[in-house]
Amino acid sequence: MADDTPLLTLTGITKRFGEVVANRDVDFALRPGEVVGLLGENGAGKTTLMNIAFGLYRPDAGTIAVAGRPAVIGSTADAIALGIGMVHQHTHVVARHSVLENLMAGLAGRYGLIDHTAALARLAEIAAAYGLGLDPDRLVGDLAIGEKQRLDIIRALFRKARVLILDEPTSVLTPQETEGLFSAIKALKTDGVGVVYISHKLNEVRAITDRVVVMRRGAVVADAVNDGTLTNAGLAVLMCGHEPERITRTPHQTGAARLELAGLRLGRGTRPIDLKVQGGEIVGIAGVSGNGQVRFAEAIAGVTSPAAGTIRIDGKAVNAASPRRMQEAGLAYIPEDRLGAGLVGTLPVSDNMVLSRFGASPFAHFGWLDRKAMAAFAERQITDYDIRPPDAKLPIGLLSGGNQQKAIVARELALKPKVLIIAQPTRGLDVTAIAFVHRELMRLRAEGCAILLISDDLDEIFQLSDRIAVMYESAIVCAMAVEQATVAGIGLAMNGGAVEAPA
Ligand SMILES: Nc1ncnc2c1ncn2[C@@H]1O[C@H](COP(=O)(O)OP(=O)(O)OP(=O)(O)O)[C@@H](O)[C@H]1O
Repeated sequence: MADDTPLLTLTGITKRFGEVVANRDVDFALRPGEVVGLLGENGAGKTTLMNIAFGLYRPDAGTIAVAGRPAVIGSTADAIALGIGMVHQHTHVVARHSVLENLMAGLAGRYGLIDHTAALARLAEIAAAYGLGLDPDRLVGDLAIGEKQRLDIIRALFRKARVLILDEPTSVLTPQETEGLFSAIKALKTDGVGVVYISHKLNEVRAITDRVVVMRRGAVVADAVNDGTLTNAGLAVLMCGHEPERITRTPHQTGAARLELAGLRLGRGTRPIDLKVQGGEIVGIAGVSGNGQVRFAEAIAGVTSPAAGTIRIDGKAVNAASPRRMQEAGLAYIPEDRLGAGLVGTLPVSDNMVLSRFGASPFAHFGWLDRKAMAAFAERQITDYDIRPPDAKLPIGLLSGGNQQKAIVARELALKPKVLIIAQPTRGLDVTAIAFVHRELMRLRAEGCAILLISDDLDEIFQLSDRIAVMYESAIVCAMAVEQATVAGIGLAMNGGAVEAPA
């Protein structure tokens, strides 16, 4: 490419939120056809920096240039007009629209009814060029999460983005979808599009980027060409100052069955699930996402009712239960959707810390909330779990993903559960936070808790589980001790092969 003028140049960007300096005098440039990995611990300021480039925030100081020309980006509309597109971790789409309506929304002037054919042609062009296809007539509400993300990318390209910002794009994708995304990124590169790739998955970052920029506490601390010499350990040191700690499982004696599922059917016509988890045991549920894992967790946690079957905790049946009753029976549940089912983003950290015990002792007396007790409890949890920033009054939705996860782990573990259901515990977390969550799980295991670990991350399943069960089409198709399991065998079962009887 002859013209190497950066597509996007950020110079001296500073952004404060109250006391927190989210970005500190940051310089950042993205050239045509370049994929830049943006790395850093949870809360390092990556999303804030890109939100500034996308017009969601105005910087307190600093300047922006697009294709070498000074630009003022006061809104996302400005950013889009300047050829900048951003795909967030959580997609916001109108469920009742079709794919095509969704793409055309807001473009009425140019792509009104008359341009329907032109829009279809553009969609076909994007599919052909980048392998990013979607049926234009499908309802957005019917799309799987990976397809919704693809729609977001297509929407950015539809609006002729030259800069594409992807915020943790693979956290919701299957391995196959990730491969598809990588091919699309490679095709975009050859077309001269620049890609900013925010991720905690270091293997992926090393595989797909040309350069990495590392942020720490709001500032850029490294800017390195990805020349094949970068290592995960080296990147972790740049991000957090030390090598990541890998928490490992040491074999130990397990106790009696604490969680027993007998004949549990997640829906009519699905096969029954029989599974026991003993005290001090971690059973990892492996599976390609979308195979009923969420319904499985919700059925056990009392969020939804299973179509049939019995759930026992410490030998006692707790059927037809609500989340509150399951909690009273000794079950804690940490769902994968932190800001949906787990936390209320607009409420302060202190309220979220007692959410499931709101209005109950020791946080209320005779129906009156004891705000002091709630605040004291939250302060203690913030200190013990190093939740940053340490401000119990802050709405929890403003915390970074890793700190939200720490908060929910802190809250649920305070209940000293007999049984823990935890789904995708380290999705979107940095290496330090991952080690933290894994250490907490090992501590609970040592204390005799029965743990059901649902994760799309096979490495994590193998690292922590005493036994591995595979979920496929809403049923457990095999279960075995980790010592007997192989990645290839589990992978096969995840795709519907080699079905064995549940252990
Ligand atoms: N709107 C806001 N109001 C107050 N504080 C905020 C806001 N947005 C972000 N922050 C704070 O700014 C800091 C940087 O957050 P940011 O989301 O940019 O980090 P990140 O590197 O993207 O983290 P993660 O990897 O967890 O997504 C954090 O301390 C966060 O709590």
